Amino acid sequence: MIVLEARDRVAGRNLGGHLKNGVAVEMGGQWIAEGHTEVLGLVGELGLETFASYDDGVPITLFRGQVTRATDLSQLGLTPTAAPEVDRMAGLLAELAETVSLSAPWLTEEAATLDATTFAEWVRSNTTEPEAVAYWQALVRGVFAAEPAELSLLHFLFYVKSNTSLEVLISTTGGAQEQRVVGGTHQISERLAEGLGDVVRLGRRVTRIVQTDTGVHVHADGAEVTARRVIVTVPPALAGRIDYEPALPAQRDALTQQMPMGSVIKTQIAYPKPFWREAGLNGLASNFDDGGLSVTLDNSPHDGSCGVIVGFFEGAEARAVADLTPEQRKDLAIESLVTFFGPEAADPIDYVEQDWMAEEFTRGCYGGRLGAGAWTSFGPALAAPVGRIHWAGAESAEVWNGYMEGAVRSGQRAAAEVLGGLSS
Ligand SMILES: Cc1cc2nc3c(=O)[nH]c(=O)nc-3n(C[C@H](O)[C@H](O)[C@H](O)COP(=O)(O)OP(=O)(O)OC[C@H]3O[C@@H](n4cnc5c(N)ncnc54)[C@H](O)[C@@H]3O)c2cc1C
Repeated sequence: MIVLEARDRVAGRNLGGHLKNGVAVEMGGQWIAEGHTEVLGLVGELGLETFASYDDGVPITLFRGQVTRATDLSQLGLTPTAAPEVDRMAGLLAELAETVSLSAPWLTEEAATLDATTFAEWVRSNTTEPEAVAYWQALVRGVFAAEPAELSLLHFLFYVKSNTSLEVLISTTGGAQEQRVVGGTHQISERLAEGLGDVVRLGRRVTRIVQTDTGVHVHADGAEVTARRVIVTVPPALAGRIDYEPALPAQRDALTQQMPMGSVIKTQIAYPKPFWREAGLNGLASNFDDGGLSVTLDNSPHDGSCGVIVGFFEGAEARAVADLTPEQRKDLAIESLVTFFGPEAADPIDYVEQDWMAEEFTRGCYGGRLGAGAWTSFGPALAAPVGRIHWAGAESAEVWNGYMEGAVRSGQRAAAEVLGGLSS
């Protein structure tokens, strides 16, 4: 086996970083849920440790310029009119999500209707309450780094079911943001790569894959590899930039043109201490308005040596601020934090950011999504092998799609396909 990696590092979307004071901060994927059993298994095997994300206190929301402090965790600071409306809609979505086939979403009962509808259309036809509309917009930005019109209802429902439930997706304790790895998740890939030795070849961008009757030739920058099978582990948007001979079947080729990546600039803003905790806040701020950071969480290190807020520019806002300078984005991020947490937020000791849209070998995150009509037209090509080419990566996972856990499980699935193919 040979691993060809385009970058001069491993870990892909799980990039590690540091503040000036030496504290490790995750610039890419970071949180692990209790159900992420394969990732947790690797963490243990590789001698890494996890710790609980900070989650004491209550969250806040910003809606029409007004900051509201939640009275309890479940309502996120929604007003008495909006809270039951959001609950009602969440119930409808949970019922619909139950109907989705994870192994073949295009075969879901009512797939054609669910896929023809954008999530924005579904929201519009299910409520007229402005705060509820704003809530769902904020949720889609936070989960998909996209706008509600940019994904189909079927994709939303598939993702909810794949990741257990809406509640799991948005929760810290008991949810997808529950745990972190001491020192950062990139160490999982680094330690795996160390164990593999010179099997992992860095700086080898794959440009062309040629299949013959007997094998497959993989052309990369500075390397050419002949193998019996190949697993392509990049998201469809990147897989479509590789040349194939013979050309990919039409449905697979079209899929790579239909699954854009989300839009995110991730920021980490550090303070001498996590001052928001003293005010009874858990650091979760959800922005229901347009402009500025769309969501923040407490991302302080486990040793409590300083306070860190992680904040995300997401969806349309990420694309809008991508043209600004880092200094201008820093000002915007701080402005958001002052609005959320008060004047103490005005004087951070450090600011670091990562624009994932500008990364040649990622081109956006958190992952790829499917817009209206795409699951039913192109979905069958997402994971189906093409001759000797197998597809893996978080986007191709049935369970925990979009997450590190989904990436690992998709790798196991593709490896089993290859082993099956080699022995037949
Ligand atoms: C800001 C951010 C926050 C996130 N938060 C979380 C989180 O909290 N929890 C979670 O579980 N997940 C999170 N994710 C998602 C998680 O990082 C991904 O699901 C996971 O890393 C996907 O792994 P992958 O192997 O499928 O793809 P990738 O990590 O993208 O790996 C693909 C690899 O292929 C390489 N490559 C690209 N093109 C080529 C080429 N032509 N030739 C050779 N190599 C190539 C890339 O350099 C990369 O190393 C987040 C992602 C980001 C960016």
